[in-house]
Amino acid sequence: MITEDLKTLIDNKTKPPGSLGLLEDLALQIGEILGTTGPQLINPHLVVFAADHGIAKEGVSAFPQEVTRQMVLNFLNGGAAINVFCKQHDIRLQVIDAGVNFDFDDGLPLGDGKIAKGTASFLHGPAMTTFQAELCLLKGEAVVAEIVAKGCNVIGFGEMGIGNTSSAAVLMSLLCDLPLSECIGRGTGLNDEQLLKKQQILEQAVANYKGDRDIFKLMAYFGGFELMEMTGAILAAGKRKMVIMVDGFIATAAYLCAYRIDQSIKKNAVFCHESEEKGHRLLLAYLEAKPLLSLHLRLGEGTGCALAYPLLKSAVNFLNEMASFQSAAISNKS
Ligand SMILES: O=C(O)c1ccc[n+]([C@@H]2O[C@H](COP(=O)([O-])O)[C@@H](O)[C@H]2O)c1
Ligand SMILES: Cc1cc2nc[nH]c2cc1C
Repeated sequence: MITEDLKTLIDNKTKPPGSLGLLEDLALQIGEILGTTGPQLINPHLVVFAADHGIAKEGVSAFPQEVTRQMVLNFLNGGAAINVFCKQHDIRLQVIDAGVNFDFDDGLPLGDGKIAKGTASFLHGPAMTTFQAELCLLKGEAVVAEIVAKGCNVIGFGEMGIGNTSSAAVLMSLLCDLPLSECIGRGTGLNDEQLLKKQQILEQAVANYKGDRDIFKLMAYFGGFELMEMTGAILAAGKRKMVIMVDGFIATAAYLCAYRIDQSIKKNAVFCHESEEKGHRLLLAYLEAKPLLSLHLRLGEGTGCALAYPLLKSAVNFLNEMASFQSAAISNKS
């Protein structure tokens, strides 16, 4: 019903049918998610989950682990790319410590989602216990519940965690049944030799894994605290009928986990940006997702969401503000 009403509304705007292209799909999707022909995007939020990864010590990243905590402090000081873009587009930014290997001072504007000070390396054993993985889902859900209470109906997710392209690549490979080599990329900027080493380490890690392909077991074994909290947050945002903005490679891996748990979230997801990280194009294709932007970013942090947000606003605005053929007295077809 709402779908038909929205389609009629969109088709009656003063334009040739379909001429607003993907913005028309976006307007339809947002109207469907929010259940109205007059949707409004209210109090947009961007949540950055941060955590450290045991696998980082195996030499799979171009940057040292302490960059995770240093970047968290940079977010809190307003100095990161995501701060700039959120400020530009009037999006509230919230940073959650999901498991950074550092004791932050009390009183910082940092959300507490801390599970532990980083995961264990998944080269020889699980990154986290199944209890910790479950706790991640609950913490992610609690973060969203608090934000919903502020009236927010559109939310994006970003992440910070040195080593997390390794987690994301292995999860993608095992969950999508795709060759690991297709899922592994340069992350923060590995050279050819370092990339080969990353591939060897991750292949060894997968060979050492003796469990099955159960989603919860895989998430605990190869996941990260920020990744799994993002999964919990995405699931919660879907249940609460929010518009969910999905960012880069790691965020899409978190979405993949959420999708495996609850396929109905697909209708809520707006894929904002295709990352330059090697596996992302394939992952998006696997998910049959059409990203709004392709700007060669490979940053994470939710930057793709913040940059795409004005497009969501344009979709809603044309739906609400454009004249119809009738109201503008324009002849509709010959
Ligand atoms: O989101 C992406 O597409 C993306 C692609 C490459 C790197 N990153 C960011 O870089 C970090 C992970 O890279 P790495 O090399 O340490 O695995 C982590 O902090 C991510 O936010 C993010
Ligand atoms: C500097 C830096 C900033 C980041 N932001 C997200 N991931 C990142 C990784 C690095 C290395």
